[in-house]
Order: sequence, then structure tokens, then C-alpha cells
Amino acid sequence: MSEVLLSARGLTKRFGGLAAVNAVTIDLWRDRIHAVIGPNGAGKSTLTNLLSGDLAPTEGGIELAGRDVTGWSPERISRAGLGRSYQKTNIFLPFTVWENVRLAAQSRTPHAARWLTLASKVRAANERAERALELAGLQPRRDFVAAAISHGEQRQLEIAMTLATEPRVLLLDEPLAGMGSAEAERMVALLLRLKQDHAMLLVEHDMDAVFALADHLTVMVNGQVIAGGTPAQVRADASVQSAYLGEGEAAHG
Ligand SMILES: Nc1ncnc2c1ncn2[C@@H]1O[C@H](COP(=O)(O)OP(=O)(O)OP(=O)(O)O)[C@@H](O)[C@H]1O
Repeated sequence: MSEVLLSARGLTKRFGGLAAVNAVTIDLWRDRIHAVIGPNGAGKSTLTNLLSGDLAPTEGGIELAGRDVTGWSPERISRAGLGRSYQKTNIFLPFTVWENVRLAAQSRTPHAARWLTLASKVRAANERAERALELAGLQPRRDFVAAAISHGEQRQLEIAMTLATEPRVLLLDEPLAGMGSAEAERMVALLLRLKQDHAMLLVEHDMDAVFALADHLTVMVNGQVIAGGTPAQVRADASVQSAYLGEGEAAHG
């Protein structure tokens, strides 16, 4: 049965007089992809930063797997089960794909495993890295240096590095950005695989992908949630069409 793994209540972030995120409530369920969409400046990145602990909320609270994690550091939230992919910034380009994933896995030897011998820790980290590499579909590239793989594969690598920390909740910020259609298709297939056993928040501008992937959508404009529901409900919502989907580059819905 599905369960709520992350729950944010009344999240608000003010920058001076601007409420970049204004009283947003959101639940992320295991085995479901929850997309957040909205025009530029809607507050999507700020919301992601609040959920990952990179920003502290001005108001509101966040529970992760039943624990109140409000105000925790990103490292502590990450250890508690939240994985966030940062666009390429964590990749060491001169290292191989395997070395990158292995380093990410090593950063996550749990505190509870301090008693393990060094050999057991190394073995556990190797196993985490192998699983992540396999899940992300990067086994065929494991010995390539990261600088030599394609843009789409580098995005897969970021996700593999996030998976190596064994998160239960995944926050993915524009995983399809800059991809051609074949790469985007591969990423969509990967995200559908990852849906199993994870709760996922997806921030993505590619509306075709969003509507293909999302089980639930939240639509933000100017920091506020203006609509939410299944893709069909959101598509049919007149306020969404006038605020967002009917306009300019986002007019794929
Ligand atoms: N550190 C900051 N200081 C002041 N204002 C900020 C800061 N970060 C974001 N903002 C403002 O908050 C609002 C929301 O920005 P945010 O980046 O969260 O939007 P977004 O939906 O992610 O946009 P995009 O789709 O362009 O990435 C914008 O008006 C932005 O200028």
C-alpha cells in the first residue's frame, strides 16, 4: 500500500517583502510521481530548496517518513532519506562513472553502521554503488570518464549518485533539461522505473514529459498553489490554462 513519505504543511519562504513560496502544502507518496509546474519565478526551485533543507522556511513544517525535519541541515535530511539531484554540480568529470557513484555511496555509510569493520563498509558501499549504477542504466558506461559520456548520460549519472545514498524520497529538478528526444525518452523510462519504492517530486519544464509521468500535479504561480490534481484534472482547469498552459513555450498541455 502506498504511504506518504514526505509531508510539507503551510510552507512559506519570504525574501524581504516577496513571498517566493506562500503557504504551500504538499504530500509525496511512495510509488507516485508528483510534478510541480508553473511559469518562471513561480517558486518551484525555492520549494525544492525548502524540502531539501537548503533553505529554512519562514513558516511551516516538513515531515520526512514521520519525523519532523523542519530546520534540519541538508546533510541531516539527506541521511534521513531524502535524495536530491543537483544539476551536474556533484559530478567529478575526470573520474569514471563508477568512481563517481562509488564516492557518493561512500558518503552515506550510516551512523548505525559505525561498528562495522572497514572491509564490511567497503563491501556495503560497493553494493550500494552497483545497485545504483544498475538502476540508472549506466552499467555499460561504468569505466568511461564522466567527461566523455553524453549530456543525457551525465544526467543519469547525477541520478545514480543520488540513488547510491539510498533515498526514499527523490527531488528531481529538471532532469530532462537540454536533452534531445531520444535522451528524454530514456530519462522518462528511468523515472518510471524509479517510481517503484520511491516518492518523487519532479520539477520539469517539458510538459509532454510531465503529463506522461506525473500521477499528481501541483501548479504554482507567484509562490502560490493555484491548482492541483491528476493530469486530467489540471489539464481541464481553466485557471491553469489562462495562467500557464495556454501561454508561450509551455503550450504543450
Ligand atoms: N535568494 C533569493 N533572494 C531573493 N529573491 C529570490 C531568491 N531566490 C528566489 N527569489 C525570487 O523568488 C521567486 C521564485 O523564484 P524561483 O527560482 O523559486 O522560481 P522558479 O519557479 O524556480 O523559476 P524558474 O522556472 O525560472 O526556475 C522569484 O521572484 C525569484 O526572483
